[in-house]
Parts: sequence; structure tokens; C-alpha cells
Amino acid sequence: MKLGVVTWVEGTTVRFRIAEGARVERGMLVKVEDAGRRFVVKVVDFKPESLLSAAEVAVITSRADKGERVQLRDKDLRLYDTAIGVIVAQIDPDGEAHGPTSVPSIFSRVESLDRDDLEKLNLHTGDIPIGYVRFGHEAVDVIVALDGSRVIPHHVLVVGGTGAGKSNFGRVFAASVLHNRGKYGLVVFDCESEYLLGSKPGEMGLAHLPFSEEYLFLVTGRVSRPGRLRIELPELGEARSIPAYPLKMDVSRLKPFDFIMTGEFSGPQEELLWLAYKQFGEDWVYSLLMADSRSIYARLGRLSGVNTINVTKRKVKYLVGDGDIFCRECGYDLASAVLSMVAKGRVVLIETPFATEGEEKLLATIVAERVFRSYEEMRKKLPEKWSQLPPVLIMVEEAHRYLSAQALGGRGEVRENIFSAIAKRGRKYKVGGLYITQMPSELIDAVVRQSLTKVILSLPTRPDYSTVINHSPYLDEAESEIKTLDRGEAVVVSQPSGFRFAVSVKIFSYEEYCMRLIEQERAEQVLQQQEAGGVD
Ligand SMILES: Nc1ncnc2c1ncn2[C@@H]1O[C@H](COP(=O)(O)OP(=O)(O)OP(=O)(O)O)[C@@H](O)[C@H]1O
Repeated sequence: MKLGVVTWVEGTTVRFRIAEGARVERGMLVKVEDAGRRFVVKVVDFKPESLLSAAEVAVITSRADKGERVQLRDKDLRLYDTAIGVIVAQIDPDGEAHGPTSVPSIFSRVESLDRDDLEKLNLHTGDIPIGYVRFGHEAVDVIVALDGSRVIPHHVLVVGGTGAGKSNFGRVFAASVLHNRGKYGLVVFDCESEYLLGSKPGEMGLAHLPFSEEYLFLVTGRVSRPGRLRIELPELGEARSIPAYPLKMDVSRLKPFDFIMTGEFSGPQEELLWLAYKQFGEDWVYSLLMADSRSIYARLGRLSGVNTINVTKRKVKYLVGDGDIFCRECGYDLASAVLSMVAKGRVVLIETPFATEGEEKLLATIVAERVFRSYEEMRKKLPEKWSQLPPVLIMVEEAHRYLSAQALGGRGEVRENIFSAIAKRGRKYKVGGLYITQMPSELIDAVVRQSLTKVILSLPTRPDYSTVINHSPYLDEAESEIKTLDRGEAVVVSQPSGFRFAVSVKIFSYEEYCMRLIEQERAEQVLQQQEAGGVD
């Protein structure tokens, strides 16, 4: 379908006159054919072209204001709409798509892009589907999928304001990882309990997916010992039995670096943690909490000041809470359980609805620390075995709580925590972070820059979207589109997935995606039964 005619080309920017009656949307992909070459152009903005004089505009607007009919002589010659676009790809006559190496001539025809052309852009070839290609506010029937093995170690940043669809995206992403059945490990910290069954009636969660029985591992207060948790799903007329582990961690299994990697402790406080560990052995956390500061001071040979001991005791208490999760002599070690599961390519869902902020922080740190350290050690000591491990992604909601300059020491001092360590060094070891935040402007630059895949949902504040735009390729022209995104709509950049431009995406609604995967699974089962029974 004809959409217009090119009126100007400069660099990779194309301007075209929109044909009478044609509908062109921001974010839409269109094509321009010229001398056997096909250019794919992404529409980024609009600009009316007017050859009317100021006096004519004054007369016409005044008449229109009074409700009079306005007739404009030679209207189509003197007033028309143009669209501004960026050339994102060039398709050679043999069908190969690559970055643009030339430009179309002025006055070439602009046409709508058909499904065949869209598929040549290879947006659908990854193994982690997240949504559909979107033209304006409309989804097109071509899937956008990320390439897991490349995306995971290079980190993913998901940004969006309140209600923009961050959790929906998180569930879609986790479902796609689950559907890969063991190819990737994923750890999800769920402080709102919204991933297992959804957050309100009518929503669905990871438990609804049939393959959750094999590939989901739940760490939860819903069970008191390791085993399987039976979950009834009346809306499907089915039940699932999901492997589960109690939300318990014996404090005697904690080491000083588990605390240090929260980034909460100063140099002298870190030294105190090591001294206490050496002095009290496995019981060091409990001793630090229970003994009074003066006696600790004496038992540590006065190597640490009483003030330091007081502050450190307070911080340790804040992190371990009142013993609900970090228990004494309970024997559980959820961090080791999680590690063994991600190494088998499981999606691990850690539910912490009643945890305090401190408990959540320590828990996230311990789990991420165990996974990172063990992948790092494995690569250094047993590279063969390491190469068999699945890439693993650690999903952190409210990422600004861990990765802001403030969280990493505030003014002047720069401390490391486990998430900044993963952001900087995880790539080498196949450990990535999936950082979700409403406030990307708070994140340290390195995290925004090093997250090579970015999912930008509706984000109302300028400092936030400017931060993301400033640290990413292909986003320079996307500002207008980002400002007009609705709930569930995103602009996605992902060089690791081979995307050469900012792709406009309608993220799947989790419930629809989940039902599709369930129906797909049911159809496969019927087919298998038919094959087993020899039915044609
Ligand atoms: N891609 C989508 N398609 C359809 N509905 C969606 C989509 N994304 C989100 N929604 C709906 O929008 C609402 C808000 O979504 P969600 O809870 O994921 O937003 P959020 O960004 O996590 O919000 P908050 O900041 O409050 O945590 C939900 O009811 C959800 O079902």
C-alpha cells in the first residue's frame, strides 16, 4: 500500500510526504524501494509542511473559529503532512538485510512493509519471545524475541513508571525462560508475591504454566520443609505440584563476605566482621548480635573500637531481622539450594512478601553472591565444567535500591556490592543482571551503559528517559515515541539480539501469553498420545 513520496534525504534521515488518506504512525516501519534496493525506514516524528502566508493562516483560522467552512485553493500543493523517519536497514535483492549503506532517491515511493519484509529483519528469531512488533499503538503479527545466550550475560535493563507494565514484562520474560526448559537459569526475587499466581484475581502466574512442575523452583514461606507444593488452579481445572524449599537460611552458614557484599559496611566494620568470624567460628553472627559491645571488644583483643562494634551490631541486626528467615540451628541453606537449581537451568522464584527491607537485601546479596562466586570459581578452576553451565540471570526489582550512587556509598566513597560487581564483571562468567526500575536516572552510569538490552516502557519523567537515551545506541530519535507510550508498550534496544534499531514492541499480556503456552502444550500432548496410540 502506498504511504507517500520521499521529499528529502540527509544522512540516515528520510522525510516523506504522507499520501492523502494514508495512515502513518510513530514507530511504524515502512519501506522505500529504489533501483532494486529496499530501505526499511522507522517513522520517528511528523512535521506539517505549509506554504501558506501568515495573513492566509490568520484569515483561515479566524473563519474556522467562527465555524465557517474554509476552502483552501490548491490545498494539496500548499499544505500537507510529512513524516520524518530513520533508515534502519537495507534489504538487498537477494533478501539479505543489513545496516544501510546508501540512501533512496528523492521522490521514491514509500510503501507499507509486509510480513515477509518484516521477517527479514530477524526480530523473531531469538528464543525469548517478549511481544509483538508494534506500529503506533497497534500490534502487528510478528513476534519480537530476544536471543537468550547473548542477552543474559550482557544484562537487561527494564525501565517504566508506575503501572507501565514492569511486572507483566518480568512474568513474560520468566515464562519464556521457563519455556526453554533448562537452557537458562533465572533468579526472581518477588517481594509482592505476584509471580506465582498473579497479584489479583483473574491474573495468572508462573504456576499456571504446565512446565513449571519441572523447571520452576520455589523458595517460599508457604512450605516448612523441602518438597513439592501442590497448587490448585480451578480456572484451568488443573493442579500443579511445584518443587519448593523453605524461606530459611541458617545464620551459621553465613560468611563475612555475605554481609560485606551488601555494600552496607565501611572498611573498619568489614575488618570487625572478619575478626568476629575468626574468633567465634560458625556462631559468629549470633555472638555478634547477642554479646554486649564491651565483651566483644575484650574478646577481639581490642582490635576494633567500641563505636565500630556498636554500629556494626546495628547493621547486622538490620540485615538478619528477627530470625524468621535467618534462623539459628534450623539447618537450611536456601542459597546452596538456589545455586544447584540455577546450574540445572531452573527458574528460581524467591517469595519474600513479609521480609523487611534489610532481610530482603541480605537475602538477595547472599543468593547473587553464591551464584556469581561459584560461576567465577568454576570458570577459573574447571573451565570445561563451567562451559556446560547455563547462563544465569538475576532479576532485581527496584534496582535503584542496590545500584544508585547513594546505595554504593554516597558522596565521595565508592563501595562495591554484589550487584555492581555482577554489572561490571558478570559477563565473563555468564552471570547477568536483569535490573528493573522506575528511576533509571538514579542508577550509576556503568549499569545503564553496560545493560546492552533495554526495555523502555512508558516513562514520564525527562531525567529518567534522558538517562536511558544518552547511554544507548539507536535511541536519539526515539524521544517522541517514548513520551507517547501506553501501558504495555515498549521501545526495545538489544544489540546482543542483533537488533539494529530501537524496536517498537507491544509486550505480550502475560495472561494471553500464558494461555497460548498452555494450549500449545496441550496440543503437543494430544499429538504425542495420538502417535503413541498409532492414530493418524
Ligand atoms: N503488555 C501488557 N498487555 C496488557 N496489559 C498489561 C500489559 N502490561 C501491563 N498490563 C496491565 O497493566 C497493569 C499494570 O501492570 P504492572 O503491574 O505490570 O505494572 P508495573 O509497572 O509493575 O506497576 P507498579 O509500578 O505499580 O509495580 C496490570 O493490570 C497489567 O495486567
